[in-house]
Formats: sequence, C-alpha cells, structure tokens
Amino acid sequence: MMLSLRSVVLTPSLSKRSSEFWMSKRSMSTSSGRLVKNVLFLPPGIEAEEVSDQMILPGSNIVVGPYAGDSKIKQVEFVKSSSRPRECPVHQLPEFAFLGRSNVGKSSLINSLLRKKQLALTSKKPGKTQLINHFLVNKSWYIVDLPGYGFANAPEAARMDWSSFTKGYFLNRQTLVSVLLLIDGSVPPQKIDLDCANWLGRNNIPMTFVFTKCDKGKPAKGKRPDENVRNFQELLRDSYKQQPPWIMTSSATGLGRDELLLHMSQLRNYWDNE
Ligand SMILES: Nc1nc2c(ncn2[C@@H]2O[C@H](COP(=O)(O)OP(=O)(O)OP(=O)(O)O)[C@@H](O)[C@H]2O)c(=O)[nH]1
Ligand SMILES: [Mg+2]
Repeated sequence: MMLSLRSVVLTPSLSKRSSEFWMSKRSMSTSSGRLVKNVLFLPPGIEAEEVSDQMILPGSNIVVGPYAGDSKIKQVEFVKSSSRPRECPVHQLPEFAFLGRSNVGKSSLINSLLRKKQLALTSKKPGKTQLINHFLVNKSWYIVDLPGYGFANAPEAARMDWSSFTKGYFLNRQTLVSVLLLIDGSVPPQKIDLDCANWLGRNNIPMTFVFTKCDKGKPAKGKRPDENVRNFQELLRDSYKQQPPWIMTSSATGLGRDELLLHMSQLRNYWDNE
C-alpha cells in the first residue's frame, strides 16, 4: 500500500551538519479510525511518493532508502580514550556518537551492535564511562562511546563538567554523522533527556533517538515502553519542525539491533558520497 504523504519537507541544499534534511510528514489512520499525525524519517535519495509500509523499519519511524547497504560488523578495534575533545583521533571517516543519561545503556548497546561482550565497559553503577572512547568498525567508520550525563548519585570523582567536556565535541566534530541519543524506554520521559534533545536540535546537530531497555515490558512502576516512546515524541512535537528518526531497541534481546545498523549504514553511505 502506498502511503499518502501530506507534506514533504526536504531541504534542497544538503549539508553534513543539517539535521533537517530528511524528514517528511504523513497522516495516517489508526486501526480505530482516528486520524493521527505521524512523522517519518525520509532518508536522502527517496521521494515521499515512493514510500510503502514495507520500507519502514519495525519499531521505528525510519524509512529505508537507496543508500542503505551492507551493515554487517566484520571487524572492530578499540582505538583511543580521550579526555578532551581535542585529543580525539584525527581522521576523515564517518562517526556516530552514543549519548545519553548515565546508566541508560550506551555501552551495552555498543557491545550488542558490535557483538562483543565487554568491548565497551558496562556497569550497574552510573558513571562508568568517563572518557570519549573511539572504536573503529570495519576499518571504515567509528563508534564513539561518551560519558553519560545526569548521574546525580555517582561518586564525586565521576562528576565532571559534562557540558564543557562533551559539548565541545559535538560542536566541533566535522566527521560526526549523527548523535545517537539514547533514552530509557522503560521509564517515562525525563526532563534531562528532553533538554538534551532540545540542545542538540538548537545546535543543528543531526540525531537519532534510540530508545533502550525496551525489553522491560512491565516495568515495576510506570508505563510500557511503547507508551513512554509515544509520550516522549509528544513532548518534543512542538520543538521540532520535523522530528528526528527514532527506533526502539534492547541490548538484552537484540531488539532493533539489525534495524539500527541498517539505519546507520544509510546515513554513513550518504555521508561518504556527499
Ligand atoms: N533490561 C535491560 N537492561 C539493560 C539494557 N541495556 C543496559 N542494561 C543495563 O543497564 C545498566 C547500565 O548499562 P551501561 O551500558 O553500563 O550504561 P551506560 O549508559 O554506558 O552508563 P555510563 O557509562 O555510566 O554512562 C547495566 O546494568 C546493564 O546491564 C537493556 O537493553 N535491557
Ligand atoms: Mg558506559
């Protein structure tokens, strides 16, 4: 079935640092017949009219376009831990930065994507990752594990000035294809995550919302992941002209793993060809 896409917002001049270039809006009916406005992520190289249901990755708003390619992880190597943005490796390869609240599951997701148990070190205690860690994948692109923000209960030593430490990286990193902003899908939307999303948006830094821990179907308190994800989008709806791509994942079950890798492949391949 072809979707009826009401309006398409594609910026003609595609810049590497523009977060707005691949969005489209659509309206669709729910099974109850209620009209809801849904926002799809339309990647470069595809026209809104070409989109069919099969092209939308499950558990996400992401359309797969012609730039999607081989997303297999063949080889990974740890390259460097940097304590300052200016110490980061100098290279011309595309990179993805994993950002999110402390304990949200950044390092776990990286390990799950790369199928390595403890390549990125994880812990129940917040504040485990305190440096900018670069991993080179298939000798052709980078994954960057960052320190988490908002770890109020972390040990004193772990409380560094996250703002000056990591913001410099985002604002100056020319090879940054997209920030993957990780958000805990097992809890209701948190102000600190909304603030972070808004900060990235204001600074025109491309981002993908990656909801983590979506295996937690019945959390002890609160709502189910799909409701939390929807509520998060609702709260941001007014802040963006077009919402960024989003996807639901779980490092525990592998949910969304292949889909996220495919999404990253299309962003990367487009960036490479630009
Ligand atoms: N159920 C469930 N637990 C998870 C998942 N991902 C991570 N966790 C758990 O959440 C805790 C934190 O995971 P980390 O990957 O260390 O989190 P982080 O975001 O890297 O944390 P910092 O390095 O402190 O910023 C660990 O106890 C993980 O086992 C998931 O998908 N499902
Ligand atoms: Mg970590």
